[in-house]
Amino acid sequence: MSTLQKGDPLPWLAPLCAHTGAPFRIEAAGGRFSFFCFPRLQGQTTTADDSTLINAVRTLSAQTDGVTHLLFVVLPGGNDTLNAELRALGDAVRILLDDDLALHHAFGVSEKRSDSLWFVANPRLKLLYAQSFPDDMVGARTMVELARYLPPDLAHYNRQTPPPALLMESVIEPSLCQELIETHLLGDRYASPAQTEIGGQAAHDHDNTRKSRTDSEIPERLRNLVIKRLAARVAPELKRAYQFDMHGIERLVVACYDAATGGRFDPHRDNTLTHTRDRKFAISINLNDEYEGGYIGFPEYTGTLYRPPATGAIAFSCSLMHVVTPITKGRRFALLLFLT
Ligand SMILES: O=C(O)CCC(=O)C(=O)O
Ligand SMILES: [Fe+2]
Repeated sequence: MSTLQKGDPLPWLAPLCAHTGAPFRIEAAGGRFSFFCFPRLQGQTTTADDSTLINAVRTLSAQTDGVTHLLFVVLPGGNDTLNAELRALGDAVRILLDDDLALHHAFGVSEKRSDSLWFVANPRLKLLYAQSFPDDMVGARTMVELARYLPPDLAHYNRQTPPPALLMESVIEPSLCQELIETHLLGDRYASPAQTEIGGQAAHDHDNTRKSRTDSEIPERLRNLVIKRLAARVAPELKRAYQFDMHGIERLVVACYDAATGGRFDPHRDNTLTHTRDRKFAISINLNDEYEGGYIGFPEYTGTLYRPPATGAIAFSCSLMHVVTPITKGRRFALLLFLT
């Protein structure tokens, strides 16, 4: 078993999180620095050296806020007392219960080790640091030192790499934008549900706090006009930039983000669930200009924020983490779809 090294990508697995009782998808740590602690184990048992570990985690958790820095403690199986003590340290620490040892194996960490292993990943989920220590406290102190040197301004961390997104002007005509806005205002609008899955089956998470916007379906006639424009004006751009051939369209809606209701969409990826994995590119066509905020950003890359003009579009890979910043004034209308 070879241990992950500096430069290697984090495995996109989904171990159980002790806080929520649900899987935590490692890819959701993107856009932040993340620390992973595989604590020292006592002999052959799966019980960690509790007091040293808790002190170590407490020491480091003072540096992690859950927003720019996340701390994970990976335990090979449940230990209720320890979990409760670690949970009491707050949201900036997440305990991952690696019952099937999948994460241990992916990191190349033995469950029979007698050292403390620490890994640090950058906002693009690539390892910056991997090191073994004789005990958890020595590891945590080194991490505290290391955290001091991490750049505080995440937005500019990946200075060299702008988001691989494509902006396009004049994708549809102003009159079609207007018609689409009107269908939204006059038609059946619904609170846009967050996608989730339960036991591998598609489900809607209606009490989500990550997204605030309304959506509406569009009539067949407008749908056909849009598809014609996509084929003529967007498909060739995607072919040129990414060698991508458009096959189908999924979820074509008019969305409205309203400042009055806190319109926004927090960081997420579009194709990480079983029923969304065929999505290749996300396309947002902006339909109006009369709003403030509502920028599209990519937390794993430079802090560049995008806002295509009305009739223009942005296209990006569904695997990229992206965010729609809060609308601060007015309403942003956009036509949203995925290409498969
Ligand atoms: O509003 C946008 O432009 C993007 C929306 C989005 O990310 C989504 O619906 O998944
Ligand atoms: Fe999205």
